[in-house]
Amino acid sequence: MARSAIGRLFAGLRCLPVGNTQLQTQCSRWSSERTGVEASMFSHKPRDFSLPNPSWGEEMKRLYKHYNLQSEEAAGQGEDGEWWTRLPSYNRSLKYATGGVYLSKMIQSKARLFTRNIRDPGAAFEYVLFFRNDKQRCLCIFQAGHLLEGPPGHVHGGAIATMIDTVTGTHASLLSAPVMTANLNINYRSPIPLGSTVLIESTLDKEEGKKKFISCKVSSTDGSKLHTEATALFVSISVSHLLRG
Ligand SMILES: CCCCCCCCCCCC(=O)SCCNC(=O)CCNC(=O)[C@H](O)C(C)(C)COP(=O)(O)OP(=O)(O)OC[C@H]1O[C@@H](n2cnc3c(N)ncnc32)[C@H](O)[C@@H]1OP(=O)(O)O
Repeated sequence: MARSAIGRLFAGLRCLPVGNTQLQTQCSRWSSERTGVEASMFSHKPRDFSLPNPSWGEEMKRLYKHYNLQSEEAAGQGEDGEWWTRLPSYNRSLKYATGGVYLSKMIQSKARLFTRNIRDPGAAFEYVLFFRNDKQRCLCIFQAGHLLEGPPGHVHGGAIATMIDTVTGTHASLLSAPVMTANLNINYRSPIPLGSTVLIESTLDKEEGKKKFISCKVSSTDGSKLHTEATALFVSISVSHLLRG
């Protein structure tokens, strides 16, 4: 009983309301079975942390507008055009999918997504993620707040790893949720100044059965400086894998 409920939930997590017809198509069978209206998968309006807030600097806002425009402009185009879709981001996605309110009380009710659990806007992880329509690439605009310090004035390596895991993990989840990180290799090439905005780009390299190989790079927004490179392996898991702990 619990397994089938959680299984439906993971299907629901891939159906987050991103305002994109492609994803809506992917999710329509499941949602129409239940309500016929995708929006009704959400019991109440959650806070979407990937929307602009006053802590966003000029570069963050400029890039957000740039990629958002590409998705809006492309909205009326056919499936062949290249466009980016913004992913909403919640502090607990589980809570906002169908059946999630109940399940989120059952499973570690106080749990919150690591990167979205600091209330002070701009203090830690400010980011917004877009994925390309063919799902071969994801792009994240990341502004690193003052609570993420590692070396004086620069971003902690663990915070960078967290963001890489988040971007590549979300990318893998879009392809087939649920997944878990099996391997993450990181090369730190140049430090990231605290407060700066950087681009994190992930690319699907290959899929082999339940394995997804994704590479990632973190660079300055003008592309002139490479900060970090990484490769990651994600393995699709069954829901029972999570229930086993
Ligand atoms: C929209 C929502 C947003 C949601 C947004 C959320 C974004 C956040 C994302 C965060 C993601 C995480 O941090 S996840 C948390 C960190 N990760 C973990 O705690 C994972 C702990 N490890 C495990 O649970 C397990 O070891 C697994 C699941 C990784 C694999 O176990 P398994 O399912 O039994 O699979 P297994 O048979 O062992 O292996 C399957 C295949 O993968 C290979 N394989 C397995 N592990 C490795 C490895 N480390 N390095 C190389 N290869 C490996 C095997 O050789 C095999 O290849 P072959 O023989 O088939 O060729």
